[in-house]
Amino acid sequence: MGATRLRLLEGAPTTYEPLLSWVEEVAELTQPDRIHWVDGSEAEYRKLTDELVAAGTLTRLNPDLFPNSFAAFSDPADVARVEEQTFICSRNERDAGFTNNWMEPSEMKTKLKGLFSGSMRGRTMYVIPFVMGHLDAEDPKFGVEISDSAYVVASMRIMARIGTDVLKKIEETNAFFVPALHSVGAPLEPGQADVPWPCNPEKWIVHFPEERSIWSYGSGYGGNALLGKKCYALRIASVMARDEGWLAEHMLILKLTSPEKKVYNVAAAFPSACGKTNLALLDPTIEGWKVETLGDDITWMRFGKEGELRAVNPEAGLFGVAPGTGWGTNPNAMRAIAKGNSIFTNVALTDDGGVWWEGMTEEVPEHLTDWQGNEWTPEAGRPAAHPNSRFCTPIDQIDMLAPEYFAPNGVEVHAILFGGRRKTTIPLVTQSRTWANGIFMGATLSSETTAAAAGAVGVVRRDPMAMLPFIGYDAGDYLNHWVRLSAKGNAARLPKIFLVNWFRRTKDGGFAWPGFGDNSRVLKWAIERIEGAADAVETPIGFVPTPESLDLDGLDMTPEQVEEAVHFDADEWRAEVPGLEEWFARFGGSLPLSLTNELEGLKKRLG
Ligand SMILES: Nc1nc2c(ncn2[C@@H]2O[C@H](COP(=O)(O)OP(=O)(O)OP(=O)(O)O)[C@@H](O)[C@H]2O)c(=O)[nH]1
Ligand SMILES: O=C([O-])CC(=O)C(=O)O
Ligand SMILES: [Mn+2]
Repeated sequence: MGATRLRLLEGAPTTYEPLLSWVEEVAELTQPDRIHWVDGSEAEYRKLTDELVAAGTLTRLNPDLFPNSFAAFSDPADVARVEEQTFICSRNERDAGFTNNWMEPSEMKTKLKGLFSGSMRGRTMYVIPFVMGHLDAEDPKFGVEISDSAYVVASMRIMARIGTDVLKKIEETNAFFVPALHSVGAPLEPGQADVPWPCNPEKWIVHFPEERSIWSYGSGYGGNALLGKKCYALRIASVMARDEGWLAEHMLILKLTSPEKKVYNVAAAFPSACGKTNLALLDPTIEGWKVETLGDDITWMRFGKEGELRAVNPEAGLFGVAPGTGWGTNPNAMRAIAKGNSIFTNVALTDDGGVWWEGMTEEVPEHLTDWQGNEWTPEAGRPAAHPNSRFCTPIDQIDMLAPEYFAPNGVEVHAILFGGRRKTTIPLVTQSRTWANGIFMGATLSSETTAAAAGAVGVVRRDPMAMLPFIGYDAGDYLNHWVRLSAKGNAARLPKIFLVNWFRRTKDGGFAWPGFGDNSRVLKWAIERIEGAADAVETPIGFVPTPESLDLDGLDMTPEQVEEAVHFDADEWRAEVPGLEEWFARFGGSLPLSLTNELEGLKKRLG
């Protein structure tokens, strides 16, 4: 270590110069009181969580109910991703595209340096080496997050592989790592008391795609602060994927085994809070079909040696939406959570030291402490848990985890579903006519906004491949990348593409389809379509099921009710076309020609 090295770096567990000099630079800028190099051990986790309990950030749950588990309550103004304050600072504005906020990189750096200057005063600066995907992958994707939040360290330990082994491998292989800098933006002056959830009203979630770096300021929450997740594994990784010839997608991935013991892996892209975790942990309601989980939020895909599309889940944990996750709807998630080792954020507390949220149990507790610390009874007239409250749980606690989750080369993908939350228009399931038509379905995906991002809820917006807030470059270039890359795959082995909608409503306003475990009936239909076994009606948008072609065994629905879920409505689709045209117009010249052709074809077929 050089003689001029900052005193704070004494005892650093590494001699890796690129890392040391970055850590030093950040320490000089942010002026923390001390530096802690995260080793990822259990002892360290115990110490950190003890400290967080003492600080009031975490509440230890009753170990008889949830062993080694904690609840955190955020600042009420720091409860979701902040898309308005999320930036892609490519050198040229054109490369950020119309779906991203952009600022000139050096201007942004100047602004951020001002904000980060002294931002860790009075705090510990944690250095978290992490890898997204497997440590023994052919080309492991490393990152180092620097954060002044111990809650972030504890959560990152659940969500990614972190610590000493990762650091060693970075050094040994002279590896590139994504520098991911995070500060809650709440320095402490000498003698100043801390608050349980420090954050700053001003928030900036910034990505420099050419440099492959991340700067996140002001928030301690989820996708804003756990930088391995959306910031790296989607926004920065999508840029790496463009340059290196693969795909970084907002998809779950599940392994489906038929009664004949044939295996099909299904990937599915749904926007935030639209059912990925639930589908990934699905308990089939049909005989003989088995689902195992591979991933619930992010899927990295590349073509294998035979031109087959292969997928891995780069994450190590679940950061799942709590409300709606219950023993009735998602018992597999509940079993994983019940094993403990979890951090809950913005859920309600039961009087016996457990957690509760809307939809967890059918019976509503008579008394709770709500996510803001207030007394709560069923008469309160407000939810007890925040709508975007989350459970953070190690993925290997899922009993139904597929063994292939641990395979560095992943699994072959046989089907891709695109889905959104639409009250009308989009049938339960539609098989695309062709691969290009399937990409069109993804490119025009639409969904009502949810509580997963700050802002209005329930507004329909286009969300290409469920990646609208996560594409790290120009959205037209992104769609072109899909088109060009897939042309390199083995055409016969390309996955079949389907559009799904679990959220269609009946005239009475209820869900037209029971969803959850019964979505296995849709998976079965999709597989039978691939095998040429199930019937379908050809419509202008693709193939939809005949009511008889869906396995409805044991389902309490009349044929009319099924029809309401699966039917194609020409009038609704004609009304959809202007929105599609408007959407495509926003791409300017960067939209792939094949997609323009798809829209023209659809218009012709609709008449
Ligand atoms: N009606 C209905 N609701 C569903 C279904 N699947 C999921 N949901 C609800 O949708 C909400 C979000 O579901 P998740 O599975 O957590 O969504 P996600 O896509 O994993 O969300 P992120 O983690 O934010 O990306 C929860 O409240 C679920 O209960 C379904 O099939 N039908
Ligand atoms: O990123 C987050 O905060 C949570 C999440 O998974 C999403 O919004 O899709
Ligand atoms: Mn999820």
